[in-house]
Amino acid sequence: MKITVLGAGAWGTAFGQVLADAGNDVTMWAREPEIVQGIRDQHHNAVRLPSVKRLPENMTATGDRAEAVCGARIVVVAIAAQFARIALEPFKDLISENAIVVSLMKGIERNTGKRMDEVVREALALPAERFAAVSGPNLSKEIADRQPSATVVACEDIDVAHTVASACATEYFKTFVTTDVIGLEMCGSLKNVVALAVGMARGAGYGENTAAMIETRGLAELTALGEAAGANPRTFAGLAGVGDLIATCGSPLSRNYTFGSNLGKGMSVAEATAASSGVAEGVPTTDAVVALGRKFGVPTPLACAMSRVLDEGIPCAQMLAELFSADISEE
Ligand SMILES: NC(=O)C1=CN([C@@H]2O[C@H](COP(=O)(O)OP(=O)(O)OC[C@H]3O[C@@H](n4cnc5c(N)ncnc54)[C@H](OP(=O)(O)O)[C@@H]3O)[C@@H](O)[C@H]2O)C=CC1
Ligand SMILES: O=C(CO)COP(=O)(O)O
Repeated sequence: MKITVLGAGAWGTAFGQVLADAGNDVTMWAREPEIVQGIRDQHHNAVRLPSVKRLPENMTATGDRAEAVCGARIVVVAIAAQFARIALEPFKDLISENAIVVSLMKGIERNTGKRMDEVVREALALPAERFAAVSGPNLSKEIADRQPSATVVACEDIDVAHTVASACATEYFKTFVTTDVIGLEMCGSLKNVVALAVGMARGAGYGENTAAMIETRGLAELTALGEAAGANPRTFAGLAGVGDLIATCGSPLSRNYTFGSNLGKGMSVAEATAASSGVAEGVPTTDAVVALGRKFGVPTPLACAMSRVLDEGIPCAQMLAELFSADISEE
């Protein structure tokens, strides 16, 4: 089937290759003519995914919105989360009314506190049964190398989740399904804040114990916030939760981890932003998580501490100290 991917960033392009490997005809939409021309004519995305020397033959690209989505049964959105709403609005009347829209994005919209399922559905006036989210331990470069990996597809309609999961299943890319859209969205977005903190601790020179402490407390924080938002707590123990936390917090391939690591080594936020190879979604999402915590009455010490790092420049030792209150409490 024809599947269109909006956004030819690192993950959009790697996921496009997964879809092509699964036998679909894939059209990438990108705004830069250089990227469009590279994918269409040379089967290469030199800007965002240079490690793949030749993308599959059944993968092409266009910069024309109407041409991109015409006839697409599935439209995948892989745009930096803070720009998803504005980028999607021009597609509202172009996407077929039977098409399923799938989000790969992991972030919370900063000025509204909305998850990407909410943003995408609002921007495209989409009913719940036509929206799916894909999230898991999916570092794009490893999947572009076709290393064995797995992900989770969430849709309120489990049959639609199965349709999407079948469309992107390959020998190296295993897919699972769930109806817990909120849980999947919260896992993917909030683990980026944890990865910033772990990266910062690593960059500052701390070892395994410190990393494990931040990851475990971070998991407790994102599970509590997710549950308050309506998620199934079991989702947080799965691939999209603890699985993604392990991958993202343990790899320099993660932009969030690397951003944090650069802060830990002494870079300013502006310097770490300039050094980043792609969007570090945890940066704008951190304040949104703090606001969600306030809204739901859930303590978010990790997000609050990272917010002070990003907004006030507090050092790593202070960030770590702020994870815990002075009192001893039950775990
Ligand atoms: N990389 C990874 O390993 C994974 C990433 N994700 C998530 O997927 C999403 C995309 O990530 P990824 O592809 O890696 O990010 P990149 O930083 O590589 O690319 C970001 C994409 O967003 C596009 N974009 C930014 N602003 C706009 C705009 N105003 N209008 C249209 N397009 C815009 C960029 O286009 P342009 O090139 O023109 O700037 C680019 O295609 C993120 O939410 C990320 O968290 C999820 C799983 C894995
Ligand atoms: O979400 C990811 C892996 O699952 C990618 O993480 P980064 O966005 O930090 O690179």
